[in-house]
Amino acid sequence: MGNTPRLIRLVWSAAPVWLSLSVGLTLVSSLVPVAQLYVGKLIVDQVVAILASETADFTPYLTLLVVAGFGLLLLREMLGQFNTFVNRVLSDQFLLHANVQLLQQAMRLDLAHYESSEFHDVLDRAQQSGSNYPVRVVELLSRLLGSITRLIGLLTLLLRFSPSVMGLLLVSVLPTFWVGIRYSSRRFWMNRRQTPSRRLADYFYKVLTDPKYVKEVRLFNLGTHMVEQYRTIRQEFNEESRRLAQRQSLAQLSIELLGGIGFYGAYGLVLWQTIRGLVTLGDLTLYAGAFQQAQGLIESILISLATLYEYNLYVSQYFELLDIAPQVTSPSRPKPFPQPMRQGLRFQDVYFTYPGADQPTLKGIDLTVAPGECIALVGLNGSGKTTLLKLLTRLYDINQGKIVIDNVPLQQFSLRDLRSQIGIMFQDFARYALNVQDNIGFGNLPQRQDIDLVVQAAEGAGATAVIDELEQGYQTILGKMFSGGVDLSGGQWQKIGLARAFMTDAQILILDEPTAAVDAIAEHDLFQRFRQLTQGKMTFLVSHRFSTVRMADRIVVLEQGKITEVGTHDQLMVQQGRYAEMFELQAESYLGHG
Ligand SMILES: Nc1ncnc2c1ncn2[C@@H]1O[C@H](COP(=O)(O)OP(=O)(O)OP(=O)(O)O)[C@@H](O)[C@H]1O
Repeated sequence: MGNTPRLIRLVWSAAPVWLSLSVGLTLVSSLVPVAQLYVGKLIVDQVVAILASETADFTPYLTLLVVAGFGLLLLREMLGQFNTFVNRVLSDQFLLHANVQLLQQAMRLDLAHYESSEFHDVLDRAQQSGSNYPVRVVELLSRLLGSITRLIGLLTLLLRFSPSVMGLLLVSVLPTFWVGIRYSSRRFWMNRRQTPSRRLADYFYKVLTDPKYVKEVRLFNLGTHMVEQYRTIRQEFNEESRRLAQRQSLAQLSIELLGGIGFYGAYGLVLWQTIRGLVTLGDLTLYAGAFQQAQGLIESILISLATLYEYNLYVSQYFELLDIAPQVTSPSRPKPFPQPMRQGLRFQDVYFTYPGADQPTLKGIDLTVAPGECIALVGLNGSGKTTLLKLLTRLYDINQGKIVIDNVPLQQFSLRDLRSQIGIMFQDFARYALNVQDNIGFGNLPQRQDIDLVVQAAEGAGATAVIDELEQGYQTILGKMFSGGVDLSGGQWQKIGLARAFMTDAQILILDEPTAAVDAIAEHDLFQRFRQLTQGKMTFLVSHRFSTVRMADRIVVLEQGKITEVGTHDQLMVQQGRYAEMFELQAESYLGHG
């Protein structure tokens, strides 16, 4: 139950007024049924008294009691409806708050988290739990509070009979509590155990319904196979759940019997007291009502406690995500990013190993880059080019060595400041299912409404011809996810992605395979404008196309995580090393020699 106070604080911060209203209403409305019972008893006693008298007629007192009963009924209905309304608003507001918290945390976490399957288990569980359980706990707590208040009222009435009645009451409901707790936690652990398989089933589900996979799933005939995999996993879950539910029902049935015995035992006791004239007939009706209600209430309180225990386990999964601390963080007192850079950037003996990997991906990287210089990174697949750029953007932090800008280590800048100084286009750039203006403007969020700037970036990336073809120009929704969306070809998308990188006035530009998907003419165009586009910017260019690589001031060759050659195109050709070998191979295949 340890998460309950924290959860209440969270609800309080989401909607303090609605929470107070809900608690107040619950307290008041739970006492009304107790008053109703008491009025009922007074009515019966009054009727018995009238029957024993000579007049045998409605007395003003009896009329008043009936009116009071009716008033209580109305009050109960009104309070009930108002409470339902308040709880609806409260849970909507809280759900939004809880989800925003989850998203904000997801945003703060490191890229490395997203590359670990354990993290995805935690995230999945938090999403499943976070979207439901915190609100359920709040509703349950409110119900619990109401039930306890009502029970206190009822017990006050019942104490008039005898303490043994109370004893019978407790004995008859405790087993229900025990069964509730036992099966709640079993269900929770079952669900938790199932997380990795459930994620696999969800993955098949996603592949079968995601437009990205539609083509391959059909052409390779993967559909039936994947549906079968999905069905098998889900069926196993259903089977496990059925077995648990069966055992729970049996246990529940046997303890219901106990409850019945408790009620009738106590009923017999009070009947005996009535016959002996120890209590009135009104008391007997009060007792029957109050005992049955109290029994139901205690049972429901205990079940609620068991459920609260279960829900708390789920809520703990939500907090488990919120409690993960990001490793890549801003310093508490960041240094301002140099404007402009003077000495430039330096990698000093940098080593980096991916979390969970046993070999370092980068080993002893030393490189100095002047402001405004354009560097091309060249190397075979997996040699570490993209990794180097991920370190520069602090998507990961290095394990050893230093990366400094104007002699200040990257970690001493705020993440926001550093990243706003880097314009970037990754190989696997994002394709937002939003309009063209947003797709480009996201490269510089504060200026994304400045259409002139967006058009300028599009021109730089050679994307204007693509956009001009679109019926609604910059307002056209891209992708097929939303109504009216238009999909683009791979190369066209790449031009949009490139335009996004050109949106900023950042001092550093990173282009990872900017022309991999564009046609030769577009690449040539870009080549013509490249100098002008990157003027004054420190630029990193990763490419397997040597026509693109030649645009750089210096070329850095990476092999198995180490820098093996650095120089201009001409210098490296003279050296006749790895670069010259790769360049000649590509040239040969183009020219058809060899
Ligand atoms: N997120 C990751 N977790 C673990 N290892 C990774 C991760 N990303 C890359 N690697 C490993 O690091 C090495 C370098 O990858 P990197 O993406 O930097 O290569 P690259 O030179 O950019 O390759 P390419 O030319 O194919 O883009 C590879 O061996 C790869 O397996």
